[in-house]
Amino acid sequence: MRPLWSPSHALPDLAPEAKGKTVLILANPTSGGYNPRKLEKIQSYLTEAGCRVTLRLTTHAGEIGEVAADPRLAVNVLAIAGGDGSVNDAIAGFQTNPAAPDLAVIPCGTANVLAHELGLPSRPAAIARAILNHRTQPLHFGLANGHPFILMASAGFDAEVVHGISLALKRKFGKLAYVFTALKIGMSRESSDINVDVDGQKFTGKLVVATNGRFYGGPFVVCPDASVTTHGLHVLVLRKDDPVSAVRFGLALLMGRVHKAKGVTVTAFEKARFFAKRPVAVQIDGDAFGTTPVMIEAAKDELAIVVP
Ligand SMILES: Nc1ncnc2c1ncn2[C@@H]1O[C@H](COP(=O)(O)OP(=O)(O)OP(=O)(O)O)[C@@H](O)[C@H]1O
Repeated sequence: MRPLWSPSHALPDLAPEAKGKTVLILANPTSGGYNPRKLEKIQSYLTEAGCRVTLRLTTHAGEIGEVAADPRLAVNVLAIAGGDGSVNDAIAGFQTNPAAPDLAVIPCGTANVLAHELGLPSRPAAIARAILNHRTQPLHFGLANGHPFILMASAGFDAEVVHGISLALKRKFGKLAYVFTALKIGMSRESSDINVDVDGQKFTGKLVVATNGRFYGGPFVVCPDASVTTHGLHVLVLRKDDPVSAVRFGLALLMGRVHKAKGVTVTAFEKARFFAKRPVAVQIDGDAFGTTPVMIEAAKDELAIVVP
């Protein structure tokens, strides 16, 4: 039977080095946008172009970090098929791997903020083309208590939502699950003052976000000056989180203007400490990360990430 699609002739103008390239596609089958058919297509495109490709599905949380940390991981490209949490796992693993390969991302998560940051394609042919062309950019990241984050580390209401969201709700409703959980938690929470010591300056706010990139929660710009491909972090301090302010900041976020909203300060930094009188929830890259105090700094190292 004739296949419905064929990788042949679909990827012209490839660099000759594409042939013989080794690629491990490591996929998180529990991520929100997991799509086996898409991964098979990418694998076929790459194989057709002469790459040696392995497609492997994780069986447990933490496996991506274990694979990325393994110095015997002898591939040219580790392609993570998952969301930002899965990519975070890979970067954490790379920290202890002296021979880390280049990283590629096949966006399959719920929010895929990194994909927005880097303008990554979502169509299988375009993803395969990027891996074959193998153009990379430096991926800079932050460290929270020494643990890498690619997008942001925050303390306050958004982290409480991340701590409170159930996986079942997230899988059922995707991004809407965050809205439901925020409404539920918002009814009964007690907010705290969070102190920020940032490169010698002091701020106090109700929600503090250290961001490595421009976007937050998907395609929403919170820091137009930031980029994951340049060194350095920015901290947004939101002074209030009462219901009226929360709605005001929420609308500003949707319009990409939160950095200009009244009651918000944005400061570029290298090193900051978030602390509070009582422990406040912290999240990094959309996953729970304990409570304050937390030390945030821009990592000195960088990784190579495949871009279109
Ligand atoms: N086989 C597995 N079983 C359970 N958890 C896994 C498995 N493989 C990976 N994980 C974990 O799932 C977590 C969340 O996955 P991921 O970030 O890919 O998806 P998501 O939550 O839908 O996306 P996003 O981070 O964009 O919201 C990751 O932190 C990872 O450690």
